Amino acid sequence: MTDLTRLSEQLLESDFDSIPIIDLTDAYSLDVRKRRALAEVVRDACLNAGFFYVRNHGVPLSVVDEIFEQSHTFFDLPAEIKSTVDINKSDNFRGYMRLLSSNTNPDNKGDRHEAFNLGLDPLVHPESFEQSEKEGELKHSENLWPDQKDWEGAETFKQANLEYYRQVLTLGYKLFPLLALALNLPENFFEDKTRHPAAIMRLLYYPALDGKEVNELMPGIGAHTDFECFTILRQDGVSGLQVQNRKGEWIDAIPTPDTFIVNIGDQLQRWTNDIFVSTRHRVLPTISKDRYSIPFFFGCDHDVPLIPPKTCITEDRPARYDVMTAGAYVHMRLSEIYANAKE
Ligand SMILES: O=C(O)CCC(=O)C(=O)O
Ligand SMILES: [Fe+2]
Repeated sequence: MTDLTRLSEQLLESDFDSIPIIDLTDAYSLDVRKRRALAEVVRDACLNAGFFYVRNHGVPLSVVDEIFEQSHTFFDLPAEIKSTVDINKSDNFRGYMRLLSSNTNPDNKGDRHEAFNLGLDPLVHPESFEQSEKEGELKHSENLWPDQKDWEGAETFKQANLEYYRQVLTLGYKLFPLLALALNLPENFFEDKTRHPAAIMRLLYYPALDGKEVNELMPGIGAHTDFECFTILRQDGVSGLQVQNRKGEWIDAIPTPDTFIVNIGDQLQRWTNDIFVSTRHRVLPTISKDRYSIPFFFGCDHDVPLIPPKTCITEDRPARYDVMTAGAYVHMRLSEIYANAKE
């Protein structure tokens, strides 16, 4: 069996200058050798870049086209309609965030994007809402949806969001067995830890500068790592996303048709005792074209303690972090970032 800790140390010497593209066709192959071969490719990407594109991912293009169309329509609405679902009306980071209201990197002044956040919805996952939630942990709660009486497109918008969420959740569930195999764990390792996932999706809109001067302290989104297990990101055709390698160089995540970008988040880095890497990334301000993207942050169940599995610990590499539950960890990180929006 591959020694993960040794492999991880060897990879520290190497670096990446592009983001690998991985074909997911074999993820559901009946032949376990094919699934294992795919998991090895995923392992290399998770240890090295922490970022990879996936193609043949199973999410229909029509669902993606529809959500981008709805995203354009929503962000085009007048501010007073968008503010009916303002994040300040939510106790759980759901709803609309206006331009510059989040600040992902505290060195900056604010992020030049607008956002709409949603999570598991009681309409689709009623069972998750019966879970008891502890104080200071992330909660499942209602999403904020615009009202039909304020906007006639409200119901179409909601349905497009729910359908996209359902499809990308399915893609996420396809990735967990591969990550488990990549970590030398049983393929179903994550199954009982992702029954009520803290999966948060965001519609993002980066308005073009259109002649306004670039302000370095107001990027599209400041340099950061993501918090959850992994992020599944769909971007449109406008570039701007960059990923930092260990030398500190920024590598462009070039928009690539009908692919998603998957990147490892801090929760999984912590859980794997730094074997998988959560890589810093940012979005530059968009100069002449508006940019739209949709990150989907897949965190495991709130009550799961992030105890590194034994394949990620050796005598030379003892556990590096205190054990926290996944919910407490993400809640802590989200509270820091969204402090700005709750004024
Ligand atoms: O818009 C993008 O391409 C990236 C967004 C991102 O990194 C985030 O929301 O965490
Ligand atoms: Fe991110």
